[in-house]
Amino acid sequence: MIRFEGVGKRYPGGNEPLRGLNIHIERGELVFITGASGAGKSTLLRLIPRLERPSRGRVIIDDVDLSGLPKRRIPYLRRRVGMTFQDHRLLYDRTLFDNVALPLVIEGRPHADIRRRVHAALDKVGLLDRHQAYPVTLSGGEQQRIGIARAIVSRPPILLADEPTGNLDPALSREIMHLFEQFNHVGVTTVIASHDLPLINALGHRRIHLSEGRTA
Ligand SMILES: Nc1ncnc2c1ncn2[C@@H]1O[C@H](COP(=O)(O)OP(=O)(O)OP(=O)(O)O)[C@@H](O)[C@H]1O
Repeated sequence: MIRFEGVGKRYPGGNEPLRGLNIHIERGELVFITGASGAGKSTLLRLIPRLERPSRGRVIIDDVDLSGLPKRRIPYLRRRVGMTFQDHRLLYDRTLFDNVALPLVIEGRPHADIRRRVHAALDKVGLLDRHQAYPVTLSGGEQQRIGIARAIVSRPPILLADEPTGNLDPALSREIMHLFEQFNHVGVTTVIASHDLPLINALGHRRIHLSEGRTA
């Protein structure tokens, strides 16, 4: 489902976090991406919805080589790939409902459909009763949950998470990881970049370790 073939990424200025990466993630897997700070974990994730493009090699999603993807097909790709960020990237002047609704509003979905799906997504992350609240009233863990609700509201088959437990204590981190496991159990291919080795070890899923631009 997600395939990297000889992928290199060199940023303008000379940083070259990825140097010939070969990865295959099957449909329905849950995989952790590990590696030191700066090893290229975020870069790897950002290549999947084509937020970045590789400098060489091929990224293939669902048998489609993204290097040949016409611009007009990128919105379709991004609807199939939900992503969460360590800094949540919420809109702080909008309610939780509006934050989660955003991808569906951009898609132009009918109002009733948006309402139903947003309520379902908020329910899954346990924050339905707060739908009219603003992000500033939430804890870090709750903000991460809203980011997750926004990532899954379009029911994407692929879910990516960049350091989802970065600022959370161990108990909240476990809860967030269990949430990802629940989405994975219903078939969502899930890729999580994380530093949290004790938790990753405890959960026991496949791990891809990045070192010097390759899998170690
Ligand atoms: N847009 C960019 N322009 C230039 N260099 C970048 C850019 N994005 C990332 N880098 C550099 O590429 C390297 C890999 O960064 P990346 O964020 O992918 O690593 P990471 O493994 O996710 O790190 P962390 O665990 O600290 O989040 C770093 O040296 C970083 O400074």
